[in-house]
Amino acid sequence: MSSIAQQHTSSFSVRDLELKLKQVRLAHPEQSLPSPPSSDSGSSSPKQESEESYFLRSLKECLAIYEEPSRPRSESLALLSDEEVIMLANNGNIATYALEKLFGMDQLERAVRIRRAILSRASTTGTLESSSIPYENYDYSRVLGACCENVVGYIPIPLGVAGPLTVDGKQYPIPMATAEGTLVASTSRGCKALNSGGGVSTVLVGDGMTRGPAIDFPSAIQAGKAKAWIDSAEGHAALREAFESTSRFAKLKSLKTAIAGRTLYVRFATTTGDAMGMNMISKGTEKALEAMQKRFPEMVVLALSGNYCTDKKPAAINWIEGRGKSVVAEAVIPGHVVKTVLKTTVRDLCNLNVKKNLMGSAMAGSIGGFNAHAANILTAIFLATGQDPAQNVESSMCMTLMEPTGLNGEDLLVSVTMPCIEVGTVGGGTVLAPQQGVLDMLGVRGAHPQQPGQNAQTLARIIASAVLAGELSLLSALAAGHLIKAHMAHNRSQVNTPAASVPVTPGAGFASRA
Ligand SMILES: CC(C)(COP(=O)([O-])OP(=O)([O-])OC[C@H]1O[C@@H](n2cnc3c(N)ncnc32)[C@H](O)[C@@H]1OP(=O)([O-])[O-])[C@@H](O)C(=O)NCCC(=O)NCCSC(=O)C[C@@](C)(O)CC(=O)[O-]
Ligand SMILES: NC(=O)C1=CN([C@@H]2O[C@H](COP(=O)(O)OP(=O)(O)OC[C@H]3O[C@@H](n4cnc5c(N)ncnc54)[C@H](OP(=O)(O)O)[C@@H]3O)[C@@H](O)[C@H]2O)C=CC1
Repeated sequence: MSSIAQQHTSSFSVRDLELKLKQVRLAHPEQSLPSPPSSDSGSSSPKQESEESYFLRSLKECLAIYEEPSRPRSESLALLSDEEVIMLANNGNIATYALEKLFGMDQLERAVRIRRAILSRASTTGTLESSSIPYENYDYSRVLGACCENVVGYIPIPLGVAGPLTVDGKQYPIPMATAEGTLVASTSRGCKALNSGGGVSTVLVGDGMTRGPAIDFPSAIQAGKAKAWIDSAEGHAALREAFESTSRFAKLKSLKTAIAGRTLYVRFATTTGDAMGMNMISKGTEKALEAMQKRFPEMVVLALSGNYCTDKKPAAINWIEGRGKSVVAEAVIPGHVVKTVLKTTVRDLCNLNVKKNLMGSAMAGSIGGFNAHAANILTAIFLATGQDPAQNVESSMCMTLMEPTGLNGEDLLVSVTMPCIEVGTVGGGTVLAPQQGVLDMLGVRGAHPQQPGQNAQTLARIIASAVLAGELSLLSALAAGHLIKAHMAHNRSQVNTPAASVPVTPGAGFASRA
């Protein structure tokens, strides 16, 4: 037996051996294998070593099979048992993260199973192998090279549906993936109130994804010359030509320049069809900078992203200029519906909106946070529809406005203004089958056949409208003092709150949980 195999077996318990035998049986059901020693035979005995060596080929033999030059690696790996592949990985012959690439498309689930085993055995904490994290029956071909590396399974999140909600005259279910009980109920109540007033009207006031590289020049004078060139018609045209050569859909809209010392920042803004567009715009920006470099050989591109974009971070530039889709959603709710469905009054709602969403957020020094919980609704829809969840940072920026309208001001005029909804129906997590199922529910999956960009824009309009529903319902619950009652009913698990989570009062043992 090789030294590696000996190293392995010397620390095996009988339980390990039983587990291994089970795995080998699963990998080779056609072979008849011996039973492991019984669990009462003690641990780490010489007998175990001989049993182990009986069903595991030696490292040398496995390497010879794996490295056989006349066969593709995927075929060689198919000849090895899971345990033998694990042995090769543990010996450093196979990178654990490269398993899918080596196994090939028809053994993707096996790659995930083996990775779980390798990581479990290396772990000093929990084990993945026997964990409740699911991994079977998932289409890993859509993940590979697109959505995730070093995959060990997937995390299911409950998916609820609020609504339907009437948006621009059409009814949509509102899909929400969330673990916060009350969100779907609350949004549904908002939808009911909105529908009774005829639904939501939306206006798309901007569409442009942005990327803002940082470029150094030897002096501020040289940086200034480059800025002037970009701002000129000639410079703009040269950058546009280079940029647009990289994509059929990304079209350059504007270039905003700014200087700090000798560093130049350029904010490229482009339409990106039905894609959210960050890969597309980054690819185009790189090409445009290559063209610029030819004219300004002294310039140094410090980073394709110089945070002047600004992606996945709070920033006033997004709030002011917009990023992705900029949408306003508006509705009128009859006063009697405010009373019967929302259990409050137009006056109380308007007053609370000013004092909380506008003044309270101003007191807190907020940028773009003039709302109650836009992030709740937006993030739940992002997760359900395969959006990049980190972009909820800027996408959730929102100002909620309420004022009395109609005869004697008895009805409510309500709107949300959301300048940065960054969504796509093509690319990123939208390629995954369950997320595509959700996009299908909304009728916006993939590329719009006639007008590229329209599917993504419709999704942004739906999201803003759903945020409007969420804002109405939470504000109403707060105005009526119903918040905690609702969360105790919908948002506190009766099953899993462990007794051990009872807080300890210093010096007094466990506090009682009355
Ligand atoms: C991709 C790398 C790591 C390659 O980097 P590399 O140096 O070419 O990789 P390598 O092949 O030399 O391998 C080095 C190590 O990387 C790891 N590694 C390498 N490949 C894999 C793999 N397939 N699966 C798992 N791990 C991998 C692995 O640890 C490996 O070590 P080893 O184990 O081989 O000794 C590198 O180019 C990189 O880190 N790029 C940055 C990508 C990134 O961080 N993207 C974030 C998304 S961008 C965004 O969302 C926000 C943004 C950008 O807009 C924010 C802003 O404005 O700044
Ligand atoms: N690179 C980065 O810095 C960042 C990347 N990301 C990640 O980027 C990914 C999303 O990038 P994104 O550019 O949206 O998607 P993709 O990288 O998937 O690009 C979209 C692709 O779809 C093609 N396409 C086909 N039909 C259409 C259509 N109707 N509209 C638009 N494109 C179409 C495009 O064609 P064509 O080739 O002609 O353009 C392009 O090849 C996400 O995974 C996200 O997490 C997030 C933040 C930053």
